[in-house]
Amino acid sequence: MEEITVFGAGSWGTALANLLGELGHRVVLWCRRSDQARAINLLGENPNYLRGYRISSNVTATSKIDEAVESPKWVLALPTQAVRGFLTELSGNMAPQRPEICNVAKGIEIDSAFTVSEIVKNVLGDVSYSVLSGPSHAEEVIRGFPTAVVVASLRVEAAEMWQNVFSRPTFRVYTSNDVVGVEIGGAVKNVIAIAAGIAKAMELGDNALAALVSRGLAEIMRLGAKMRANPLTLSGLAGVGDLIVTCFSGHSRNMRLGFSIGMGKSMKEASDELGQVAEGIYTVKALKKMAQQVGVELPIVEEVYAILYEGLSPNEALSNLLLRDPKPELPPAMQWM
Ligand SMILES: NC(=O)c1ccc[n+]([C@@H]2O[C@H](COP(=O)([O-])OP(=O)(O)OC[C@H]3O[C@@H](n4cnc5c(N)ncnc54)[C@H](O)[C@@H]3O)[C@@H](O)[C@H]2O)c1
Ligand SMILES: O=P(O)(O)OC[C@H](O)CO
Repeated sequence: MEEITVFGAGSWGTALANLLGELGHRVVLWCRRSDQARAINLLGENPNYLRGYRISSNVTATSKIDEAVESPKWVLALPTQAVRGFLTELSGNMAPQRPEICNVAKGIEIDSAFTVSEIVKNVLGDVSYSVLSGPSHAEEVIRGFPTAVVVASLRVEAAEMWQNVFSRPTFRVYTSNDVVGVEIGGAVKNVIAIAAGIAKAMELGDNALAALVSRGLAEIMRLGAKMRANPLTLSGLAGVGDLIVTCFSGHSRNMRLGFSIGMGKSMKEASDELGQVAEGIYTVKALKKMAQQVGVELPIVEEVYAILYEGLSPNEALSNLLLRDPKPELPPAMQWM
């Protein structure tokens, strides 16, 4: 059994800490606030997220960073935009023995347009990095519902180590060496899910939703190709799988935020009402920049950006998408049949 710290006691950090604890690992759950850590230890549940679910007694919460950094294995369950600042602060406390890091956040940093692997490398240098992603809502994982995910690392031993650490019959973990593919799939699907929520609120129908999700996948594939992701990764758990669950599940924060916006709420109202992170509202800014930098067309992403940040109405965005020039479904280089 392993000693593991989960940094971030939001819904995903809480569900994963509990999963690891139930597997018999000794888990430290690092909380930003000391009152939250105290409450978790006292009540045996997280009063702020996933309320009502007992957390394994193998999980101890703390807000003390010097206690949290002692574990040799770290799970980063923070919002993407918080990762750089958090690791920068932490780097002063790190032992010379570098931890094994497994990131579970799904997003792209706004200023740098970096994925989380790039942020980690930028701040900590060469550390052993893995990313766990795929269709996995915390609300179902904490209930023990069957879930399958993928953990990717450039080091096969690291991916296999985390596979071993996280696996149980109801939490099936596949390995991969396609870090960028897994990160791009997990990040971009959040923006497409905001669009799906808007489309649901507009009552555009099932055909429109299916078209949106398929063309959203085309955008994920195009960006993935530019970043040298394996297209098969994007048709797997971290791509299509996560796109489906995030666009269609009532648990999805991104879809729900999109729905509220489609119902006429402002982004601030929708975010406040949600009370949790919807990564897509930040990642869309990074993607807008990346689309220009790497020269890739991301029309749905562009329209979501314009709705969230430029005051475009959902109806105008819909017209913009429907009135685009007619074109082949596949780019010319892929029309080999
Ligand atoms: N919730 C899910 O079902 C789920 C599933 C898979 C992946 N994820 C991903 O996991 C990440 C976290 O999501 P979540 O749903 O747990 O979010 P959340 O909103 O439930 O919790 C976020 C946590 O991060 C902490 N935090 C926020 N800013 C911080 C900062 N600057 N420094 C330190 N801590 C900070 C908050 O206090 C909170 O505990 C996101 O990238 C999300 O996309 C979530
Ligand atoms: O609730 P969301 O929209 O943040 O999505 C959570 C997970 O990424 C689903 O796999």
